[in-house]
Amino acid sequence: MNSQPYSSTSNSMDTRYSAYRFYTETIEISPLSALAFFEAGGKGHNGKRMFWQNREKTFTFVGLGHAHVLSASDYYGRFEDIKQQWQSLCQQIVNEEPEVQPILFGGFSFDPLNDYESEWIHFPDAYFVVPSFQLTLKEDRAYVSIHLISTKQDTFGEFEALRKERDQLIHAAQVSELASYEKPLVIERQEIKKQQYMESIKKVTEVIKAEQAEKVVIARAMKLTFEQHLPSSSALYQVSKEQPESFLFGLEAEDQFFFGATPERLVKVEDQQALSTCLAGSIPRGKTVEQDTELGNELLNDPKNRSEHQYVVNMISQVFAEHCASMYIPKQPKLMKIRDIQHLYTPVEGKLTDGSTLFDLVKDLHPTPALGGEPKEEALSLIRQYETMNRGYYAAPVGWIDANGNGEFAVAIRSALLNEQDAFLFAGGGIVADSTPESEYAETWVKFRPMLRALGGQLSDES
Ligand SMILES: C=C(O[C@@H]1C=C(C(=O)O)C=C[C@H]1O)C(=O)O
Ligand SMILES: [Mg+2]
Repeated sequence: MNSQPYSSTSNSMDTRYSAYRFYTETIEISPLSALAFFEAGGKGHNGKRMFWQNREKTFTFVGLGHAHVLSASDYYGRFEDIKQQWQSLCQQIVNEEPEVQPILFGGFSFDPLNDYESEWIHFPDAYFVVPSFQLTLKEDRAYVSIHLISTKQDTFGEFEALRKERDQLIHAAQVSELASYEKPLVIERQEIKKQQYMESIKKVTEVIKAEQAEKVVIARAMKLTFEQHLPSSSALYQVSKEQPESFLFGLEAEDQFFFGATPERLVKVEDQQALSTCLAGSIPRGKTVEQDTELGNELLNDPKNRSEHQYVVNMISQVFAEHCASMYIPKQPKLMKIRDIQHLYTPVEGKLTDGSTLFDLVKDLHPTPALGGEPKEEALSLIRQYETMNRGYYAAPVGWIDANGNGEFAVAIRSALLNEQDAFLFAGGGIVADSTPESEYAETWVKFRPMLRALGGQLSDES
């Protein structure tokens, strides 16, 4: 696809989709459970399902089947490539639907230049899907859209078949009982390369003291093995129940499923209004209200955590300044309290200039110093050198964009890759000059907790 002559000319029209037609049809239905719709799609669309719910729970999206898949093989240009392909595809939309726009859902890998051996076999560096069936829940209204993207002249029969299947999916989601989701049984829990992780923190701290970088985020992985294969819908159910105050996301790629419950927004764009989140600096929740407040105050006043946070504020402000006509960013961080952890949190908002789009922001923001470091390129190269794994989509942008250019991307942390009977969990932290291996190791345990709680890998003495 990328060898086509027009793919690299950024300002001219991308003609890769000029032979296609993008048919779409939306109906409004009575509200139903998004998870039930996801599950109903398991029969015909296993390995091709998507799930998204925003933090406020005002917007939920489920995608079933692949009407079209976008990928990009150019490492450096992948954001721009996906942006152009989507714009070009949207120009082929035959009939506009005012209520609900077609959605493109997917994600990017954290770092295409990381060549560490990896479990992420079915997740390319960019993987975006227009689903065949799109469930959209907005506030308390529900819509199902069908999308068909084709070069054929006659698509009448195909579209009719999709309508029939749509009605069956809606029916199944409305009447069939949700499977009874039991907590999976974990038979083995393995901390992957713990010792190397501890050493990498020591080395990276030395590198920072030698002023080769200011902040570098280092992560590690944990592997859970279940007694049985864990279905995607069950994994999603567990995580939605345990982490209500987060973005919920899930993306299937053949027999692998990447999912999570992240508190961190990378960027949202709605009618040229852009929102981002600086989230860095962490401390556990307290057992009592008093202890919780005390810990929160400690975090707000801790120089190490404040410096971790400030790198993120500076970088996101800079990116927003480049893309926005006006912007607002509070001077002091607040606390974001979620079930297992509290973070320093600074929201950022701005009004985009006419030429700037959601994908431009994703490209320039990823990775923020909350997941990469400062300076960006030095941090990425230190991560490649010292981190003992390949992040795949962990800590990377996952989200959606619609045909009007509105959408939202989260930073895919507090996440796991499900691979049949195994799940790989990921957690990291911002290393600065005064980090210690022991305290960073302890911080990763707090960040693993949401997933361990959901998937049942928590040992009883740790809860
Ligand atoms: C790296 C993670 O989280 C990030 C690192 C944080 C920190 O070091 O304090 C806090 C929030 C996230 O931006 C993770 O959850 O794996
Ligand atoms: Mg930290």
